[in-house]
Amino acid sequence: MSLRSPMRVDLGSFPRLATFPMSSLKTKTRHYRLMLYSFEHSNAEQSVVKYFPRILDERATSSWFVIRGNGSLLSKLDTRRSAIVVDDHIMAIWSSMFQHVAEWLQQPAKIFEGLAEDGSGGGSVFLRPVLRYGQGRVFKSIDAEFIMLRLLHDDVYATPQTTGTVRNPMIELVAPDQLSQSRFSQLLADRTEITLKTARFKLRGRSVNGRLVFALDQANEDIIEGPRLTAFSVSSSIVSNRPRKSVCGMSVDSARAEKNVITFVTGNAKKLEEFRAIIGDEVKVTFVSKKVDLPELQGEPEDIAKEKCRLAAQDIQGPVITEDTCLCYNALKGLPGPYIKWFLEKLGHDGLNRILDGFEDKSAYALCTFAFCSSPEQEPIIFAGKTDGKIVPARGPTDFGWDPVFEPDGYSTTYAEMDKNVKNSISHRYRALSKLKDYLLSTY
Ligand SMILES: O=P(O)(O)OP(=O)(O)OP(=O)(O)OC[C@H]1O[C@@H](n2cnc3c(O)ncnc32)[C@H](O)[C@@H]1O
Ligand SMILES: [Mg+2]
Repeated sequence: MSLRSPMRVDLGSFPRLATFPMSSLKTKTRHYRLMLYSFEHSNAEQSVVKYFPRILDERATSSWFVIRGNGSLLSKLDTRRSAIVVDDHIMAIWSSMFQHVAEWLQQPAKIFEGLAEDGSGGGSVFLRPVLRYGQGRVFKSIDAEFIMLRLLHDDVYATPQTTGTVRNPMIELVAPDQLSQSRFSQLLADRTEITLKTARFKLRGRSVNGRLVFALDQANEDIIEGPRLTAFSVSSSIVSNRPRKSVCGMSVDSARAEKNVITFVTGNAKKLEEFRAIIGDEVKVTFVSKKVDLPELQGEPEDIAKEKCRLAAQDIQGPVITEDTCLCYNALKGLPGPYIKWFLEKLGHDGLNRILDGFEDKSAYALCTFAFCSSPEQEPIIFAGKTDGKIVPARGPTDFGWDPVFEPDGYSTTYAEMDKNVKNSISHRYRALSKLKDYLLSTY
């Protein structure tokens, strides 16, 4: 499809910093995240300190900030005032500086709506504008002067009925006044598929493996060489990725982007479903999943989990999460434990009960062990969670493992009978994943 309302970006004046009491703005949801960061070769801290002195708390040492908001917040981002929200707290405001940002924040919404309205599009969309600016003077170098703004949008319009690939979304760029059209054209054309249309450039993303990519970063760096540049140039990447599978191809910060992708290696769709429900969207990481047949060693749960994770990291050659689930009978000193999968397969729910026929003690615990490995060279880190309960004759839907025979303490329903949200608030997986989530939040 082609977008009816292409994004248009104008060049503008240099921003001024201002403050503003933001009590009227509230962030309710996290549909939009605006991330600020500097280029790899620039000094992010310096940039932040220089341009955003109001963010001078410990978070200033992080080069990532997040704007979160929903439609109502966005609509208040008018040309005179814009908010920066850092970790749910409004930390700084820009005035005229962000008239462009405000435009950006509203324009993408239109685009996303366009996508959502169109049956062929939709899904999670990743959009990345890049803002660069100078103080009405010539940049001596591009180092430390630039701040990139990334608008990352996900989930809002990921309506379940939309499937397929977004076709040919369009972005219009307006050339900086100071650059000749031909130079601008050349810079862009070198690297992208562009249809030049008088003073503007229509960029068409190609659908490659279900993804659409616009990558103009390098071109923009060249543009910065232009004389007296008060440039506001934009690069965007749009990806249709439902289910969310990857971030789009990006040149300048590919390393950074990769850092934010973690593969959850599992062959179990139900695990994945619970994983996504529990982890939510706070962690600034794109989780992708991959089914890899990994050998599972015998031994103690922690050793099995670590080894599985090591193998997964080698396979993926990047950050991975693996998970192992045990069902441990106290009467059997923790068995079947990690071997529950095979017991369940061979004996069924009934057999899982009958193993305990000769025992008074029907108590058991579900144990979940997440392992995280940031690279094949790293030692996996373990996050375990345990929920006590007892083994009962099967009750409830049978679509997930041994759920029907496990009744957690304090409940009269089995895992299978429970509302999913309830299970996900008390389960072994929830307890382990909460720890992993805290870890990821502090790391990414
Ligand atoms: O690819 P991996 O992640 O290893 O997936 P798996 O299905 O092989 O999972 P495990 O090796 O951890 O084996 C655990 C067994 O317990 C089952 N299981 C895991 N989590 C469960 C849960 O929350 N409720 C019920 N059964 C569960 C699962 O279906 C397996 O039969
Ligand atoms: Mg397994």
